[in-house]
Amino acid sequence: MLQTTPMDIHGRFNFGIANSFQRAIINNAKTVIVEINTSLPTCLGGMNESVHISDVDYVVETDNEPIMTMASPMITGVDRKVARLIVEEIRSGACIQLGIGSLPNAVGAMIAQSDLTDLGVHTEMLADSYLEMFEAGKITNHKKALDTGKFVYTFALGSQRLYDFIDNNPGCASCSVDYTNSLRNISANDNVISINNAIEVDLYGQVSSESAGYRQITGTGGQFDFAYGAYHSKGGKSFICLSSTIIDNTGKLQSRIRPVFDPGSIVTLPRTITHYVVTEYGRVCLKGKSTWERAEALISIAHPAFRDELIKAAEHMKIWNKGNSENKICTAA
Ligand SMILES: CC(=O)SCCNC(=O)CCNC(=O)[C@H](O)C(C)(C)COP(=O)(O)OP(=O)(O)OC[C@H]1O[C@@H](n2cnc3c(N)ncnc32)[C@H](O)[C@@H]1OP(=O)(O)O
Repeated sequence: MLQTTPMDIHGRFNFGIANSFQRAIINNAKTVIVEINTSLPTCLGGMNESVHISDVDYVVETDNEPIMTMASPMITGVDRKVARLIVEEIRSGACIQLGIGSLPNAVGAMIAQSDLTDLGVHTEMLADSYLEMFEAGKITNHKKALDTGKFVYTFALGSQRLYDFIDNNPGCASCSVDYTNSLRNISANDNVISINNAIEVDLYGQVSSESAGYRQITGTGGQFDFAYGAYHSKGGKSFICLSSTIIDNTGKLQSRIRPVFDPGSIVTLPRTITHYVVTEYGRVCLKGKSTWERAEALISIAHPAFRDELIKAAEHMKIWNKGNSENKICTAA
């Protein structure tokens, strides 16, 4: 059973803000029921953004509840420091993907106030920060090689203002997730910039973004797809961002850059595709670095209170050698 807009004059029901895997569900369902909601925007395609009445078994009319909105996450001072380090690396004409969380949002707000121009959008989630960048004149989508002139997304989550923007907007293309998240499509655009949050990063450069030990926090989402896609894009860069520390549930300060993950922590990005990692203490590029160079780079952006113990751990792990030097660890914040 799927929520859709009322049927249009061509006999099609539009999926509104969530295209994602609706077509795949229909292809596999024994019975297809559409629940009409007149509050849904009509999100033009794209690809697979609607179902024809010939594929529908039942139509249900309901009270047309307002659709779910999500307030933009609060941007902190740490978010701003991290965002500044990322925005410095973006060039005009880049194609942007922002992940979920407050840090990617801070990047959007900073881009809106930057000198960048002619940016493009190919993303999984469309959020209010894209609207902010568009209204500031930063997004034209003209430099994209694929879907030139269009915002490409698979679902939108944000304010009613965002939903009004995408409603019947031919400049926006709603596509199923197998299109937006395909490696080939992401990397078809040059200069892809992918910005996503993480829970923790280990000294090998592996990124964990889904669980903390056995505590499941979230899902994989499009993080792997976009980080890998950016890696394959000519001029592309992927950024994993996180605050250097977190206060745990006992009130203790913990480093989010750790020697190794706790058992149960899920590796979202293998070290082979982790490109840039950014905290409020700096930005490091891990691409092409050796194991001990990665450890050194990551320790250089850890919170200063944890650097000594991270160096000791790296020595124990045999990824700290004569080439590494405490003197090279700089404090950027
Ligand atoms: C929809 C899409 O897929 S867009 C494409 C990208 N997709 C992804 O990146 C998917 C995976 N990523 C995510 O879901 C998010 O980016 C996250 C969860 C990693 C970060 O999002 P944020 O909103 O910044 O998370 P936040 O800092 O509030 O942390 C979320 C929870 O994890 C906990 N947490 C974060 N880091 C740690 C840590 N190192 N140890 C223990 N717990 C932690 C926080 O305490 C918080 O717990 P709470 O929900 O009980 O308050």
